[in-house]
Amino acid sequence: MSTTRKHTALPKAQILIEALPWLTRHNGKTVVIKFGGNAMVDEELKAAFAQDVVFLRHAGLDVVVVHGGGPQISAALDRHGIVSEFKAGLRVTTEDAMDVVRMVLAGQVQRELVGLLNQHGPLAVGLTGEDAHTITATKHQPEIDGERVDIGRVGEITDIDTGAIEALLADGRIPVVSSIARSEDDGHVYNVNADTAAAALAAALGAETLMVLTDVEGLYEDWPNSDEVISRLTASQLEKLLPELSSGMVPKMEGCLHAVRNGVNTARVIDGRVQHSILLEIFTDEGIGTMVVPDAVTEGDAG
Ligand SMILES: Nc1ncnc2c1ncn2[C@@H]1O[C@H](COP(=O)(O)OP(=O)(O)O)[C@@H](O)[C@H]1O
Ligand SMILES: CC(=O)N[C@@H](CCC(=O)OP(=O)(O)O)C(=O)O
Repeated sequence: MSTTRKHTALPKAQILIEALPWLTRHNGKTVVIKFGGNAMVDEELKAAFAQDVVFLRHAGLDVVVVHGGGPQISAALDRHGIVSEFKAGLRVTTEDAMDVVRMVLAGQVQRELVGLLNQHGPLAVGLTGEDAHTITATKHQPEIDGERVDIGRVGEITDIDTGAIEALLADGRIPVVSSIARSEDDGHVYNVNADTAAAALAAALGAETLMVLTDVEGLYEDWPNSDEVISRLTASQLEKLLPELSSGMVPKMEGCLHAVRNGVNTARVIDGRVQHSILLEIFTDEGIGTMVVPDAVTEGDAG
């Protein structure tokens, strides 16, 4: 009986031991994980996301979660009868809309993720960029067709203070950050795209990895005509591609470029609809999605 039991358990031991080189490589490193609103499609996926994050924490990584909530904000604005539109990939955010954005991100989405993570122990602490000056911004005025456009209370990040996040990490916690910034100019707050916030935090923290979970397999080479995913590209290759990208991919890939140009070893866009995509990406050979690496890195250095 006991011999059979040992035998049947062997594949499990093999799976665990397969992760050893990755555990060694990532131990003590910081990973920033951005969980996009579009990837939060069902309860099971959200619970699996929380399990993966807690697993990484227990595997010795410092994990910071930055979350989005675009679809959830749009639904709440609808309910409040506030019309919203996107310009240059960013939500035009009036003062009234800003109240709703803050309520949904900090009061709803962040609370839900913190709750899911804390089912596994006293780990997650939620904050927004307002807390302890974590994210400071000034008014962002994107250029559209050569002209500066006013899109309301949308912020451009001017400063990151990693103090609060680092203190939480040192205390063994998992910071869960909502992409709202304090204003450098007035007493109000700004709406910041969550990909941009995650990338800025990853760079400021000197993270090893930025991982962006979304609702597609990665960066498609010729979207929407084909579903061929670009599995790996350098910062320079990505820079050339940027002008051709559209909609939600723009802040994501700009964020990945910013991260790898500012000390982050790899920035990855992966499919958040795949259960346990984070573990697949970090601990196995079967890396999924798109990986961006700095220019100097040659094949085999990152991963
Ligand atoms: N080249 C591309 N490859 C993949 N997706 C793309 C591309 N260009 C645009 N997209 C769009 O970007 C979307 C992801 O961005 P977004 O909707 O902002 O997601 P999230 O809520 O995860 O931030 C995809 O669902 C797809 O519609
Ligand atoms: C300025 C701006 O566009 N902010 C975003 C913030 C949330 C976000 O980025 O959510 P996803 O990651 O789910 O897209 C918004 O209002 O939708």
